[in-house]
Amino acid sequence: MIEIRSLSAKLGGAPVLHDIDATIAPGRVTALVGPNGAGKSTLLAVIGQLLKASAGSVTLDGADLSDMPPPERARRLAILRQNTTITPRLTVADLVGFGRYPHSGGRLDDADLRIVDACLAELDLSALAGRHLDTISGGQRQRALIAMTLAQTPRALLLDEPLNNLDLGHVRRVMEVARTRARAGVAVVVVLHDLSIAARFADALIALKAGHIFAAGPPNEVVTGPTLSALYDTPIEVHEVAGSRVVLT
Ligand SMILES: Nc1ncnc2c1ncn2[C@@H]1O[C@H](COP(=O)(O)OP(=O)(O)OP(=O)(O)O)[C@@H](O)[C@H]1O
Repeated sequence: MIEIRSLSAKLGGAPVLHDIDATIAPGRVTALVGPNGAGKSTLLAVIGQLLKASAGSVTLDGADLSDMPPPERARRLAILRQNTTITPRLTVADLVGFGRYPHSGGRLDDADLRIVDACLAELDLSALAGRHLDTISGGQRQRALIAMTLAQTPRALLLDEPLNNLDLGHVRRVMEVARTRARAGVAVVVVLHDLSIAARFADALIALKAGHIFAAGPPNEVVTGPTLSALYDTPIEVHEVAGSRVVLT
């Protein structure tokens, strides 16, 4: 469980997150949504200790993440950032193998290799395992980065816009993998812009606006026309189609 208490953060000296309180339960996929500049990436970065909070705390399973030695933190928490730069001469399998580094210290044993293979298969990358990263497509690279975070076998999985560049089939696959990890007891947080996908695959949403929590709750409470129209300052309709909420702008 991730517990965020009275959390504030600044970027370039300017306040970006204001007094955030949230609990992210294991077993569920939590979607972090909201307009551009709302603070979603900043919140993930603060949870992942890539950015220091100016006030407040973040704990994972009761342990303060800011006090945790980085190697231990890397065994417990994995984060996929937006616009990650990677060395192009790595193979897909090498990259995913890096996810095991906090556990293996760089020497992958048979158990590590089995995890790498399973993560490659989950992201439909087995056939590309030996390919260099500069010889695959943008969406395939994005899937390789996601597979690397899965290979970390974390207790908390933070994915910042993981669906960028993905086709519809792989959007579904990534969200189903997120759900499978959550059901296995991982606290999963996914930054999403597609509210229909969030409504369909997430168990809970946290909506940020201008660095504050604007709304939080299950899809049937947050994914509504009035809430989303106020969140994005634009008229938004929500319709129920085949049991799913579909968001129309
Ligand atoms: N390096 C920086 N220095 C100062 N301000 C920054 C910096 N990076 C981002 N910001 C500002 O911090 C705020 C939050 O940005 P953040 O990237 O967390 O938003 P976001 O909700 O993830 O947006 P998006 O949907 O566009 O990815 C924005 O107002 C942004 O302009």
